[in-house]
Amino acid sequence: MTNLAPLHVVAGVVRNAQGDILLARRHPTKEHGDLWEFPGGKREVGEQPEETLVREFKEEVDITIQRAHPLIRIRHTYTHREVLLDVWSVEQFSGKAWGREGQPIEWCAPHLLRTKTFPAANYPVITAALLPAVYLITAEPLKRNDPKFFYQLERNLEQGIQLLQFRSSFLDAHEYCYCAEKILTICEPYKVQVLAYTTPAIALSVGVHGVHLQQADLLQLVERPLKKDLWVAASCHTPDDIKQAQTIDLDFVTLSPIRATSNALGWLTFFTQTEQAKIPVFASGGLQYQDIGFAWAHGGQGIAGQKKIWDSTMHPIN
Ligand SMILES: Nc1nc2c([nH]c(=O)n2[C@H]2C[C@H](O)[C@@H](COP(=O)(O)OP(=O)(O)OP(=O)(O)O)O2)c(=O)[nH]1
Ligand SMILES: [Mg+2]
Repeated sequence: MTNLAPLHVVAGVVRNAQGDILLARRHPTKEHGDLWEFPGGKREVGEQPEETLVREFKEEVDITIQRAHPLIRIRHTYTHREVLLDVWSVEQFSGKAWGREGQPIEWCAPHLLRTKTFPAANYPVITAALLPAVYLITAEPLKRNDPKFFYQLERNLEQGIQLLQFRSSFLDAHEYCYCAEKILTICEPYKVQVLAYTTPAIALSVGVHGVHLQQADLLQLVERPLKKDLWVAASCHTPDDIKQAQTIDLDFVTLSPIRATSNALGWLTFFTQTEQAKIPVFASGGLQYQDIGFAWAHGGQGIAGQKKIWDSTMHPIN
């Protein structure tokens, strides 16, 4: 290893109308030959990352990118060089993709992404590509059949929420499970994924899509509590929490509080921590939809929102 600055590589996640993601296969003679990648390449001197993205997509796959936002930045040390893989999510593009350098390309269904072999730096990027920008944390149901709760749940689903954390501190374990099963039934037709804010064992018994750990539980664990086919996320408040989440191989975390309290971290601290992180980080704590752009600009996956998002009638998702 030399002390060179990391090689800044900009790549993009592009989806077609079906939601499939564009992949290219690296030329066999290049480093990481024959592996799949997100199209992109090295930033040239004087370029802004977005300019690199636009240039590389035109050069490699003949697509014109019109709008994109930052998705995740991963620093990874390969044997010969450290790479900063700066990945963007493309919101709008024109043109029909083809491999202009003779490389095979493929539109890959999201659920098949994990079956492909990528360079090692890409694994958290795949997680980021599978996660939406808004992670909705439910309000507290007052009882297991709280009609207002279920009414508001459906409003949120109709507006395009894709990832939900069912949080309740009132309900006992039995009522929590009853309520979680009902939420799952309601979410199913919307293909929304539900994480339970409870123990991994209860999450497994209810059949949700994953578990969201409290900070205290995260710190107790010595290994990932569920297999890779379920999400495992955690609430973090410090850089050490995030390190622990990475050590036990969690998928993503929330970092809070960003706003609204006397001990708020603020966006600059959030940025410092996302720059160190090796998994996607949602900003959380006092945030609303208008904060998504701040989260992206500071290295976040998006926002994890509770009350202000749950009660909102304004959903600028998609
Ligand atoms: N484009 C891209 N590069 C990746 C990904 N993952 C990953 O580790 N890399 C690494 C591999 C390479 O070391 C580096 C990108 O180099 P590259 O060979 O694509 O660069 P380039 O397009 O500018 O190619 P060239 O002009 O040197 O031929 O980043 C990915 O998903 N997409
Ligand atoms: Mg390239």
